[in-house]
Amino acid sequence: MPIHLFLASRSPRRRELLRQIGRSFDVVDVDVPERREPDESPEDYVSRVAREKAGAGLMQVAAVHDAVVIGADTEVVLDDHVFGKPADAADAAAMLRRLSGRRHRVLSAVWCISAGREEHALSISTVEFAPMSEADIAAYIATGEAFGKAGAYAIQGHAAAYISRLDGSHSAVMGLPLHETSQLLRRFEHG
Ligand SMILES: Cc1cn([C@H]2C[C@H](O)[C@@H](COP(=O)(O)OP(=O)(O)OP(=O)(O)O)O2)c(=O)[nH]c1=O
Repeated sequence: MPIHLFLASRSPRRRELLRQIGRSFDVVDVDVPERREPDESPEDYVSRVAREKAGAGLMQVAAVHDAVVIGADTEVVLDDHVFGKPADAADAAAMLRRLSGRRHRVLSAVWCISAGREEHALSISTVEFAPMSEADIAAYIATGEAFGKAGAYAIQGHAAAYISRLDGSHSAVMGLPLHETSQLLRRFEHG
């Protein structure tokens, strides 16, 4: 079945990633509040937000009969603390100090939603950071790369210098688990 694919995202990384696997798509702009409920697990939280993004996107393209909308969310999790995008430089530095010299998890959820169907997946990766000195953290923040990124770092950028190990999916850490996304879309295309 042919589908008309939409990506409900403001993230340039997600566009780049979806293009990487040869998908053509249109972008819909969504603004979903990202607030974890008091008793919500990090896994439920990231999945709920991704679903809300896809759902909000679908509302905008409801007139397109074969529309399938992708929504995704990525969060960095350390000791059950969820690190979203830093509010400012001080927040970014605080996140990086906590990630320094430790392993954390990156949860990346993707939902694909059409008028009659919903499919979803959750990718969990473990990322190990080498120790970062105060000077390293200051220099990293000065690159500007920390802003707009969950956990205040970008695996696809300068932060790669500090990532000593990745168990999981590089694309998922960057914002969209490409293998899982591709599998989900095939389900829409093949019935
Ligand atoms: C950990 C990590 C995150 N990120 C980015 C991916 C996401 O854009 C961002 C996580 O924030 P999200 O809230 O998942 O996404 P977003 O607000 O940027 O975009 P959307 O409109 O789709 O809601 O962090 C990287 O680019 N590299 C990394 O290594």
